[in-house]
Formats: sequence, structure tokens, C-alpha cells
Amino acid sequence: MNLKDPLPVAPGTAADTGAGQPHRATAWPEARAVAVRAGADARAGRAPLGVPLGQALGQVLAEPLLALTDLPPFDTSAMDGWAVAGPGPWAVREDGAVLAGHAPAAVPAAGEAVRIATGAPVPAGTTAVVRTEHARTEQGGTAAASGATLLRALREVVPGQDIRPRGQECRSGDELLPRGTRVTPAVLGLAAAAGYDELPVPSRPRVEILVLGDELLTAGLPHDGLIRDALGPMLGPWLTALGADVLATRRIGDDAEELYAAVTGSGADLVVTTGGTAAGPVDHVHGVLDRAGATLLVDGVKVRPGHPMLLARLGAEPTGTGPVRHLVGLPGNPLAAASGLLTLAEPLLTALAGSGSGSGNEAALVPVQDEVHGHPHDTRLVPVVRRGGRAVPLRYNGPAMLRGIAAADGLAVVPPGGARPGQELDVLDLPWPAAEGAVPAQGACFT
Ligand SMILES: Nc1nc2c(c(=O)[nH]1)N[C@H]1C(S)=C(S)[C@@H](COP(=O)(O)OP(=O)(O)OC[C@H]3O[C@@H](n4cnc5c(N)ncnc54)[C@H](O)[C@@H]3O)O[C@H]1N2
Ligand code: MOO
Repeated sequence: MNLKDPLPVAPGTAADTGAGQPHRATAWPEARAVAVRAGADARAGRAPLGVPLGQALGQVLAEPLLALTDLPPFDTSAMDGWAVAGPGPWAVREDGAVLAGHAPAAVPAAGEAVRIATGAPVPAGTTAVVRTEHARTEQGGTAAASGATLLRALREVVPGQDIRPRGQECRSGDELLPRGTRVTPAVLGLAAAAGYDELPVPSRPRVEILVLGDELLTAGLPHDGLIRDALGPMLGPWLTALGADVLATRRIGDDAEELYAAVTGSGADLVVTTGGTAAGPVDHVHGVLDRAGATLLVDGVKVRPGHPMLLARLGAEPTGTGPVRHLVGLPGNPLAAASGLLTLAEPLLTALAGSGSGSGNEAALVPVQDEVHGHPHDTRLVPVVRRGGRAVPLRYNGPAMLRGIAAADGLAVVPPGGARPGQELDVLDLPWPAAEGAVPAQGACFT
């Protein structure tokens, strides 16, 4: 796909999924690219947020850091010593000592010297600073300075020595750091020196999570066909770890009206739904999106697990002026939902926040330890742990299982057809510290 093409994305070749629905799945890498484009579209027009320096650590600059002042802001003494004018010896002006933080009280005339401290503004007329240890004072007796204290240099004095000229580091308006720079402690220090009280950072994307399904319990043990909601507890913290501001996690029954009201009434930049993406009797996501006038950008992805995942643009048309909002529909099977999160939600959020340059998860190539079975046509995402520079595929990687990913520190991207031992695979990181310790039970795959 040409990424410059206007959205929505052209769907893939129509085929029958066996579910009675046309299969318009997008290839996995393309789906991620579409999600990045969607996030970037939504970012356009969003004003950056000014946050106090103390709250900006770890965020990225939403605008270039331009110097608000010359640095240093005035000619500054680099040493404790004497500000001298003209060639020595110099008559010491007792009224003229200059301390850091104070304006010069006296301006030395040619042949004069005043005391000066490191960091103090150098008085006009100063030709050099002579360090304390490079000069000595004596009672004068020359015609020029009869009775005054005289200062003599103990070594050659070079004009301009130990003076940091105004603007030596930067001039007001200079670009100190580009947009997208991560705010480190050193960046905070530079920003403060350059005159900033606040830094421009991208506003955090607001996300609302809608968990669908009449069969879900929020407490206790499964019973009578009811199961625990595994996605409500998982998605909020996961999306928060990706930098989102999670407004709410709401549980909604298999009720199309309730879902329609929740989707159309949400003020979030991104609505994430779970379940209801397939073609079952109570799978309402497609119908609700249709009724809400949404544009499907991705309707199914050639990835296992998670192929019914979808991405839609809500509300404003591409040419409209209102805020651009999106919906990511995650499949209900829990590992399929995680797959959808990494495939669609993470790249969209990263682009929306303006952090990172690519997909939102800079995959690293890692050789896989064991053979991994592949899907004949689709990409597979398989939980792995990294051990000794290798990615070890984990068992319990079926779409309905979280046991594998809970022990993993990444998801390996297995191309159609599978991977042989030693083959290098992209591994997508999970947004929390890598697992340590023994590799959990591995071996057979489950579906
Ligand atoms: N006839 C077909 N049936 C299905 C297909 C298909 O192509 N044809 N695809 C299957 C695949 S693959 C997936 S994935 C699921 C996607 O289904 P939905 O997104 O519509 O999700 P549900 O039907 O609502 O639920 C699926 C499954 O997941 C459980 N679930 C749902 N929410 C949660 C939750 N919050 N916590 C834990 N478990 C949850 C739900 O009970 C179901 O077991 O469709 C297949 N079917
Ligand atoms: O795509 Mo489904 O996620 O295989 O279970």
C-alpha cells in the first residue's frame, strides 16, 4: 500500500471466512501502518500541553526547544580574580568588587582592576579576567598610581581570557533540541538555563475501554457458563503504560443500544472495545459502527491470534473540522485482544502522542531458539522470553490463553509458513520490565 493514499485503506481480497462474512483482512504490517497514519491524522490540530518542568521528565518535546535567552545572558567571569582594563599593572578600585548575581558597581577605566567572582557579570571596559592565583597586589608608588594598591600579573595576560562572552553557548531563538527529544534530567537543566518554566509535551491520548459480553463476571469463580472478565483488569494498566489517559473501563452487556450510546457519547480520542467483533448473534460492533456512520480503516487483519480485530474512524470525516476519534475493536479471546492491542492500539497511540518515529514498538530482531509453526497465510504473534540472546517460544499461546503472555517479555512476529531454529524474528516488547528467572514450561502449542 502507498501510505500516502487517503484513508480508508483498500480492503484485501474478498474471500469467505467460513463465518458467512466476506473476508477483507489487511496484511499485518499494513494494518500497523494504517494505525500509525490514523494516529498521526488525529494528532494534527491537537495543541501541545505546557507542563511545569517538574512534571515533564520522561515525556517528549512536542516542539523544538528554542533558547529564550542568550547563554550566557551576559559576559561572565569564568574565574575568581580581577577584571582588568588595558595593560597592567593596574590600580585596584576598592569600590568595585563584583559578585555573582549582582550588577557591576564600577566600570574600570584603562589601568584599573576590580575584584570579580566566578559567574559575575563582567563590567563594561574589562579586557581580561586575571585569576587570583595569577596575580599579586602591592602598595603602589608609581606616578600613575601613587598610594593605591597595585595589581601585577604573574604571567602573560591575553585579551578576553577567562571571560565567557554573552551568547557563547547559544543566541536567543537558537534551536537547542529538536521536537521529539526525550526529556531527561539534563534536558530539564538545559531548559531551565534557557529560560523555560514549562515544557511543551503532547497531551496524553484519552482512552475509554468498553468491555462487552453478558458472560463476564467481575469477581469470584466461573460458574454456570459465566467466566471472569480478564480484559477489564488487563487493558487499563496496559494502555496507561503506553502513555494513555484511561478515562474509564465500562462493562457493557451484549446490548447494541447500550453499545451505540457508549460509542457515540464517548469523549475519548480512542474507544477500545473488547469482544463482539466476529459474526455471532450478539456480536454488535460492526452494526453499531455502521449505524454511527464510522469509516472502517481496518476490518480484520491477517494475524493469528486476533484476526477479527478492527480499526474505525468515528465522528468527523477526514475533511471535517471536529476532533478525529477512533475505535479499536479487540476480539474477545484474551490473547487475541493483546494481539490487537499491539497491532492497532499501540501504533495509533504512539503516533497520536507524537512520541517515537515508527510503529510505536521498535521491534528488535532476535534469533528464535526453537522451530515455530506458522499459519499458512497469516502472521502469527507468539509469546517469547529472551534468554541468552535468543527468543524462546512459550507454550499456552492459544487465542483464549493468557498463561503464555503472562510469563513473556515479548511477542515474536512469525511470518506465514513459520520459522526454523536460529531464524531472526522481530520481537515486539511489552510495556513493562522483562521477565526474569526460569523459562516457564514450553513445548506444544495450543489453539
Ligand atoms: N464462525 C466463526 N466464529 C468465530 C470466528 C470466525 O471466524 N468464525 N472467529 C473466532 C475468533 S478467531 C475470535 S478471536 C473470536 C472473536 O470473537 P469476538 O470478538 O466476537 O468475541 P466474543 O465472541 O465476544 O468472545 C470470544 C471469546 O472470548 C471470551 N471473552 C470475551 N470477552 C472476554 C473478557 N473480557 N475476558 C475473558 N474472556 C472474554 C468470550 O467468552 C468468548 O469465549 O471469535 C471466534 N469465533
Ligand atoms: O483470531 Mo482468533 O484470535 O484466532 O482467536
